[in-house]
Amino acid sequence: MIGSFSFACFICFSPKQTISFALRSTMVSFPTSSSSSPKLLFRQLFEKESSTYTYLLADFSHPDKPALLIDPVDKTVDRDLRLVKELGLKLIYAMNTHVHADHITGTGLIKGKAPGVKSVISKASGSKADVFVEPGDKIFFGNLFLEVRATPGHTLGCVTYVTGEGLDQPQPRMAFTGDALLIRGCGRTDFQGGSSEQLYKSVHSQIFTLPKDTLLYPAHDYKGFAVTTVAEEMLYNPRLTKDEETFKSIMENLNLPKPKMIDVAVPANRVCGLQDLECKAS
Ligand SMILES: N[C@@H](CCC(=O)N[C@@H](CSS)C(=O)NCC(=O)O)C(=O)O
Repeated sequence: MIGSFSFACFICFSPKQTISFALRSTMVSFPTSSSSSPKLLFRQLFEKESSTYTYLLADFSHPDKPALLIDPVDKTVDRDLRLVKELGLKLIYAMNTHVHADHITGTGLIKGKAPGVKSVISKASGSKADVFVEPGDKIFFGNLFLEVRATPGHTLGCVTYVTGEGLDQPQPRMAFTGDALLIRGCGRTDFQGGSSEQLYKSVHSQIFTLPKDTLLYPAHDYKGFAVTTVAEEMLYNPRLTKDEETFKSIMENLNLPKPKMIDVAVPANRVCGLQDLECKAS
């Protein structure tokens, strides 16, 4: 099991000549000359009890340093907000990829501790939030943006957030896949409106069609991995490389125990993690 940690990078991108180096398993490009192009600040953060990854992204070259958190966990909200403060960022969104069944989201707590932050979830999730996103929507933070792609199957309302396309956006692209695609795996499809058929189709049409070098960041990892790519998963994912019928049979025979917190987490996460309080708009 990995302990709580974060690792980080700045990703600069511009049409100018770039140099590359390896950061763990991630290739990151830096321009060789200074530039006023948007600069992505990126942190991958870990919550060890549920093996959940939270992601912090910010436009560090914008005067306000606007930032967002993807899939924050209630237990690590104070750590995450401390980091946001230390880095001088202005947190504007606390987003979920879906209604989690194994932990309580930190979005409600964040709204209480950092007024002005807006919670975000897909409209299809049927949950409360300040902002409801749909496939094709763009979520701007400064001059950077995330695109919303529908990746149902683990739950009906699962979405993947993908960094924008274009020379003024991070290269390679990055996709935050929630529980749709895990590294060498995928989310289970046996509860919360899950469907192996939907998962297979949505991953193949919405994730595997991204450029092959797109970096894939899941909401969980149970084996010590941090990041993968479209190319890697299309070659080595032991479930999603199979034909659809074999995939369905694999998913029907996973026989995983129910997540320990499911009965508490799902109702709480439908109201931003605050089961007894309204998730009020700011
Ligand atoms: N043991 C954990 C739950 C583990 C689990 O079911 N993980 C989910 C994602 S969180 S709902 C999953 O989809 N796993 C797929 C797999 O192949 O492991 C707990 O009790 O919380």
